[in-house]
Amino acid sequence: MQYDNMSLHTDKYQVNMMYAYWKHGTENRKCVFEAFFRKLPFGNGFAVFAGLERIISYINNLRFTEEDIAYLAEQEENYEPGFFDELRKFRFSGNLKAVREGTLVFPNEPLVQVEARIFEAQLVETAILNFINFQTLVATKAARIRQAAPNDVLMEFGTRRAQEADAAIWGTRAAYIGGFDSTSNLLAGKMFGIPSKGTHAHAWVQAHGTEAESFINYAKALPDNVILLVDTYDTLKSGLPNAIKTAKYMESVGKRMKGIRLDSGDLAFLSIECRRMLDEAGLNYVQIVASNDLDENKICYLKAQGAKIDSWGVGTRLITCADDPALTGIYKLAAKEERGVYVPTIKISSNPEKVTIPGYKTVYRIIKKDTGKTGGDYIAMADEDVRSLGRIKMFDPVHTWLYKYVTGFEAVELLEPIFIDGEQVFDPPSLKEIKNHHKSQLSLFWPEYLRSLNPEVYPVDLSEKVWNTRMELIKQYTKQRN
Ligand SMILES: Nc1ncnc2c1ncn2[C@@H]1O[C@H](COP(=O)(O)OP(=O)(O)OP(=O)(O)O)[C@@H](O)[C@H]1O
Ligand SMILES: O=P(O)(O)OC[C@H]1O[C@H](OP(=O)(O)OP(=O)(O)O)[C@H](O)[C@@H]1O
Ligand SMILES: O=C(O)c1cccnc1
Repeated sequence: MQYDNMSLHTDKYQVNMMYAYWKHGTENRKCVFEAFFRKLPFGNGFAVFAGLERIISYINNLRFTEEDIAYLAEQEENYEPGFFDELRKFRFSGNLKAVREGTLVFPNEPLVQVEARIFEAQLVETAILNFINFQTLVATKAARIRQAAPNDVLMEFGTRRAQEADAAIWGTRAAYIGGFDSTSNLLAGKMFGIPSKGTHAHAWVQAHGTEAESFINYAKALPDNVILLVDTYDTLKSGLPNAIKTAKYMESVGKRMKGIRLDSGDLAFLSIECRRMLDEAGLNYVQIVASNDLDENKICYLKAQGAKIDSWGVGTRLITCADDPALTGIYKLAAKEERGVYVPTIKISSNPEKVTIPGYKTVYRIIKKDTGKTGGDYIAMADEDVRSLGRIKMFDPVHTWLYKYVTGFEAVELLEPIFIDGEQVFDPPSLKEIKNHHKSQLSLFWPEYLRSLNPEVYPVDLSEKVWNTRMELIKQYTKQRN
């Protein structure tokens, strides 16, 4: 849902820190935070960024009401009245950059960057991560399912199994971005302009004296949209013969039945048999829809068995991302203002992969002009002028001896300004445009990075300046420690 006021949709520790900054008079210190993830979900080679639309609405509506303030006063006796006056004045006044929704994104690159007073930048962490982690995860899952069925119809059926209403609504939007064609959820359809599609439930058949009667009644009621669920009693002996009779009746009144739906049993065997029987009855235009706990693996496997399925209804395993249910995106302090300039900050970890990439950065997609394909992503400091360089050195940040020089490229900056000084400057594209943007992104990548199983690791490299800054800070902190 869209809530007007989500200012308390944050972890209490954020407000504790805001209070402590205010108490020490450091709340106006500027800083740069970046949201990114370290590990791709589902063993996929890429993720599909989603969640920006909700971030925009959240930031635009950030206000502390008197009710919110009264609640905070109840929750923490240390908070002083002066802090509440500060919250009454609270507006997001910083800069926010983000990657466009639908863009293919990779580990360690900044997806959302907040440059603001620490007081503001700290508050928004939780909600930003909440939105992008879930929506990016579902969009990525949807892209995997789309890859398994590139030319078929994909219908999102997940609402009843989703982790409550928000997940159903925003998850559906993400699924649409990642490649689904429609949703069964009418509210999501209405809110976002996603085509809404549906068949009927077993209850419709059970509620009638006979299956045949239920099919005819349905066909009479919705003659232009008849997809009959044929597995309530016996798919091949009862459901399909009754569906064929219904289709013949419809032909006699000048209509065409759209399809049948299979929801249990061996979907490969049943779809092949149903296709044969439908074709023999002269009903080759009747399509076959399948559902029942499907995901990209089952769809691939069914196709390998020669299943004759035109359209896939996918619910539970898409909306809950059942095989990898959380993207563990994080939000880290990259730089802080000291005497009017930004100095890079680092988070050291005993696990080398978890050492953050310090500095006020940006990220470019390096597209080779000769092939039109991307050669990798390049994380540089925000003040590096990568576009005007004729040649860049791209090296693997883990295996630094692996490097290449790239020439003849276009450097496309992935982070775009969304808010400047608290004002929204980004005109959000329509959902259709986002979906098309996602499709055009796919064509930028060599197939080895896109395959669902054991993809090649896409290079996300650091500029020498970023690399040197990181090494310098690691040295500094290890010296301090010893
Ligand atoms: N040919 C097939 N190959 C692999 N998996 C299949 C095939 N056909 C169906 N499945 C999957 O097998 C699982 C079991 O389906 P089945 O309908 O037998 O059990 P069920 O879901 O318990 O049935 P019901 O819906 O009647 O309770 C489902 O996840 C379905 O997607
Ligand atoms: O299997 P999923 O991918 O989660 O897709 C959604 C499921 O929801 C419905 O089943 P349900 O048993 O809830 O209702 P029904 O009587 O309409 O089949 C539908 O028939 C699908 O099987
Ligand atoms: O329209 C359908 O067939 C449908 C919708 C939601 C869940 N399962 C099936």
